[in-house]
Amino acid sequence: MSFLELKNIHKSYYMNKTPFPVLKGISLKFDRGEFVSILGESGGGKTTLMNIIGGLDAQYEGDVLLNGESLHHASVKQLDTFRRQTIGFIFQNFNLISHLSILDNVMVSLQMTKLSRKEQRDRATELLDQVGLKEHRHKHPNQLSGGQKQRVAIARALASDPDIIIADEPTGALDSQNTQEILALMDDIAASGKLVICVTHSQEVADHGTRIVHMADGLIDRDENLKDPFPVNDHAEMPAKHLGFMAMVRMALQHMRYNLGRNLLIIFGASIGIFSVILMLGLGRGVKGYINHEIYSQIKPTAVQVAQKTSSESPKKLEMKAADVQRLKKLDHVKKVQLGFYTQGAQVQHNGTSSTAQIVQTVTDQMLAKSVKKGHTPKTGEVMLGKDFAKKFNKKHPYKLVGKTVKVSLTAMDKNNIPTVMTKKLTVSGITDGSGGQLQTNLNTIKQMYQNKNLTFRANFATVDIAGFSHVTSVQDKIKAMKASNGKAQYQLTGAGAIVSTLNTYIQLAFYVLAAIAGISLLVSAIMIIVVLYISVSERTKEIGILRALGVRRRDIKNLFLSEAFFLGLFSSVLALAFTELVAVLANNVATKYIGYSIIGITGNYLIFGVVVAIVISLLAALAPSSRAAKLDPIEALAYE
Ligand SMILES: Nc1ncnc2c1ncn2[C@@H]1O[C@H](COP(=O)(O)OP(=O)(O)OP(=O)(O)O)[C@@H](O)[C@H]1O
Repeated sequence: MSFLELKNIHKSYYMNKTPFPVLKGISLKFDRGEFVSILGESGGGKTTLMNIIGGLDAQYEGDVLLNGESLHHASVKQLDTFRRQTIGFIFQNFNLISHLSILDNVMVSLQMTKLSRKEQRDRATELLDQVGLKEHRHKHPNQLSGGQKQRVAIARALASDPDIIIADEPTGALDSQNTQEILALMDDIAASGKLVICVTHSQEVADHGTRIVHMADGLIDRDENLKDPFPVNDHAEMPAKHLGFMAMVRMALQHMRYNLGRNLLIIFGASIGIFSVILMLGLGRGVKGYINHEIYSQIKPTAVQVAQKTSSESPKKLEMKAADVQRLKKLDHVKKVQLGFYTQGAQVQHNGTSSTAQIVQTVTDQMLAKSVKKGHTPKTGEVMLGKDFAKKFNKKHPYKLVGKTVKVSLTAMDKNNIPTVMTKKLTVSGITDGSGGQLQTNLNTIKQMYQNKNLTFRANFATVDIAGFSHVTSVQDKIKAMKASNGKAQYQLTGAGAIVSTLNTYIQLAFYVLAAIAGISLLVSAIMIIVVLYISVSERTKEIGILRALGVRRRDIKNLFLSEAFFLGLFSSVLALAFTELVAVLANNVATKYIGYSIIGITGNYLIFGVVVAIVISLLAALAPSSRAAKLDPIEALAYE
């Protein structure tokens, strides 16, 4: 039984469904130790035959038997293994991978063996030593002469110790000196017991081998033995495996490094998209936090003000009664309910100066003790003024008003709807900061003012104290849901606290919109990655062909491109995080200086979100280009110029 046997091989190419027969019934037997030259006129089908023997082409009729086993029905995967394990290719135009060093070019084949990384490196170095290029191993292919490149290709073809070496015009691009050297190397290969099949036009090359097969018109017209084949000693096969994960990652990184400038630009472009999304989210959170901070530094967040829900101005309709207090008290998590009163326009007189306080309000639990800058909150017969309002009476020293007496006049309607002025002398108990409003007094004081004029006093809001900040929203919702006897909502929330949640919703919404707009730049980044990867696939068509010829599986080709995309995404997000942190630190420094608050609130979650989004988008963008790369036909890819 011959080592390799071709049985009646027929092959046609089809142009518009018209067959052009190229191989018309080739039957040949080969054995290890032979150095067979295939001669024939140009276009005679020699390369076509080599592609079939080498497992690159499975579209033929007839059979190729290796050790008696047919290749014809082998799956794509089995052919990959066949090329990896049994075949070593040497091409006329060398087909080295330009972005890999000489050593790494040889290593590609070795990475598909079960040798350890160190053993692979040692073997690659040893092979390069054998072809006289050990000193050049760290160079790239473009730094070598043609003869040197072909010697690298030979080292690569031998790397996985295959039984068959297929050389297509290996000396076609070389001068006679280099031709002699390459032929000597190929002699050595055959002498080591391998089968060398060499396609050539050169009689000189053909005469070098042990046998010449001549093709004409798609058939073998001469088969001549020149010498005995070299003796064959049995040797253990080097066990093969597919390209390892780490090898693939390394290859992806090597390619990225080779195209560093371009990749840095893409990474920079993509990072801008991610940066803007994270920044918008952080800014949204920061602004919301700042506004809440501002509001809650002036009012107590756990106290909400409740009023009757009515559009009427009538004090009777607006009145909050003891029954309302009881109803509100019954709600879960409500600690205390206090009636309160507010009105507009109080005339205040002191030492001959008169001024109007726009809002008059009874002191409630919603006021923070720290807003009292001087003195204390008003008891019966006392009043507390806002600092700015107090300045109307003592511009330079508003605090000096504490302890002084002021005359406060309020107007209310009597039973007949006639305005009645109620005036009372009150002692200034304290001065508040700007947030304390203009004039605050005590509920009893106001009641007394009404009673003095025989008018009915009606409280018009209630302050509900809630046990714990976490219950605020739920209690607020329950209050809003309480119904009057007519089925309509009974109460509304008033005061600053009421607007906080609405405001928060709007802020959140606004920043989601901004983040979505920033997302558009992310989309642009994704499109950019798609375009770049498509270009990369086109540029690397030949490399893909070489890798496939070396036995790299389709899946690994796909993963190679996906790995590059993964790293593009990862590096973009890392850069984006660095930008975000930088901008956040700078902006927060400035903001803290001017408004005492960090305006960009970036959380760990936003950062993780940024990284995940960047990687997912890059991988999605890479799906189509990487599938295209994986589907390339290895023969077409190799022929790509
Ligand atoms: N993919 C293809 N589609 C159509 N025709 C093809 C294809 N590849 C090769 N051919 C044709 O098949 C014939 C044999 O080509 P092949 O490359 O096998 O010849 P060759 O003997 O190796 O030629 P050369 O010595 O010039 O390299 C040629 O006529 C060529 O034009």
